[in-house]
Amino acid sequence: MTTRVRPSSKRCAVIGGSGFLGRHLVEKLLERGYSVAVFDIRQSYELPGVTFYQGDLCDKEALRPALKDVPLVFHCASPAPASDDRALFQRVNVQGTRTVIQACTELGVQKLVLTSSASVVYEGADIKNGTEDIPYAAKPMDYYTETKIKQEKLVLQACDKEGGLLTVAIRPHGIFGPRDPQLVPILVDTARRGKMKFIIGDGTNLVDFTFVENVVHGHILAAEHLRPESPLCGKPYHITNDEPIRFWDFMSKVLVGLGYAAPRYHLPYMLVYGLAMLLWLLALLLRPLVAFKPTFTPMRVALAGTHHYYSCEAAKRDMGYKPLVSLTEGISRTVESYPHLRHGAP
Ligand SMILES: NC(=O)C1=CN([C@@H]2O[C@H](COP(=O)(O)OP(=O)(O)OC[C@H]3O[C@@H](n4cnc5c(N)ncnc54)[C@H](OP(=O)(O)O)[C@@H]3O)[C@@H](O)[C@H]2O)C=CC1
Ligand SMILES: CC(C)=CCC[C@@H](C)[C@H]1CC[C@H]2C3=C(CC[C@]12C)[C@@]1(C)CCC(=O)C[C@@H]1CC3
Repeated sequence: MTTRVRPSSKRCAVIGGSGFLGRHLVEKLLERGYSVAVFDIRQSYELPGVTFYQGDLCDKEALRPALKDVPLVFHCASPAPASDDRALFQRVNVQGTRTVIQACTELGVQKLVLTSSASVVYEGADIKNGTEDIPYAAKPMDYYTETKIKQEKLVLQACDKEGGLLTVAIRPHGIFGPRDPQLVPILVDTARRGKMKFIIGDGTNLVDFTFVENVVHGHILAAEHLRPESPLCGKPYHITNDEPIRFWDFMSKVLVGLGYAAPRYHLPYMLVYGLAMLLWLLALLLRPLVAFKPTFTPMRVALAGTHHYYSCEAAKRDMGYKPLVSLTEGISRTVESYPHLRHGAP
């Protein structure tokens, strides 16, 4: 006779736990008394209370030991948006997420919390205080967004309140904080190449940037409030700093904090967007001959020049969410954490 170990409610698994958000989540879970199994394609650190399982989430046999006897799973793995590799996004975000759901179901996992993205509804037009009932982007602007939509649908549709797997999706936007491998490094690299002199558009567009610890807080609240009778089942929730800021003010604060000049000159939005479209087409046509990745993609230009901020009222109402760290505090903690990216650093 095989006896099934009753999973401890303070045990959980984090798929993608070696990444930027994943590691912050793991650290907070440990602080809150959880023991954590991390599953990731790479191991980037060691911590007491964490067991590492290295593997590809598309491989169910590799996943199984990490999810065994675990009641709660966080899925925050994804290829980086900058890779722009359609086949990879499809394999990991769509096929891989199917595999994660199957493994959870087969192993009797009770709750699955997905890290989705607010970008699933963004298609280049302004979004002001967007709520969760905005429809998914009909024409996603890049392959990352296309597969994040499919991924979120798969996870939310898998929710089974009748004794099966419970699911919820967290949609963060513009995550920043210490150890972020994308936002600050891209910004500094662009500044170091002398390309951060221009503001795209009139510079008044408001955007959500969300400090990583607030995103983590939203994930843990979602996990702890997810029950068969709760409104969270099968639903997406925006988690933001609840302080939309002008995109270019945020960029300037980070740049100036690190000793670089803030952008000053304005360029018309439609002109830069048109150029980005041309570059993108050129890159597509030349792909068989030369591989080059433009910094100014249509998606990035749109993100830099339109409004995109979201309401987190639903998370406040259904799970008692409130940001723990203000934008000002988050920016200063982030800037301090990057001494090597300061202007003039060796
Ligand atoms: N950063 C942001 O602003 C936002 C992020 N999100 C979402 O949050 C989540 C976390 O993002 P973030 O922390 O920034 O990303 P990271 O790239 O830092 O973390 C993702 C982790 O998943 C790993 N991974 C990738 N593919 C696989 C695979 N096939 N099997 C196992 N592990 C894999 C990555 O490894 P490797 O690095 O080797 O690829 C990495 O360690 C993602 O789902 C992302 O879509 C949503 C909105 C905004
Ligand atoms: C709010 C949100 C979704 C942020 C996501 C992070 C990235 C998409 C941005 C982080 C740094 C940004 C950036 C640009 C576009 C968007 C980012 C990559 C530019 C390339 C936009 C055009 C420029 O003038 C330079 C910018 C560098 C930084």
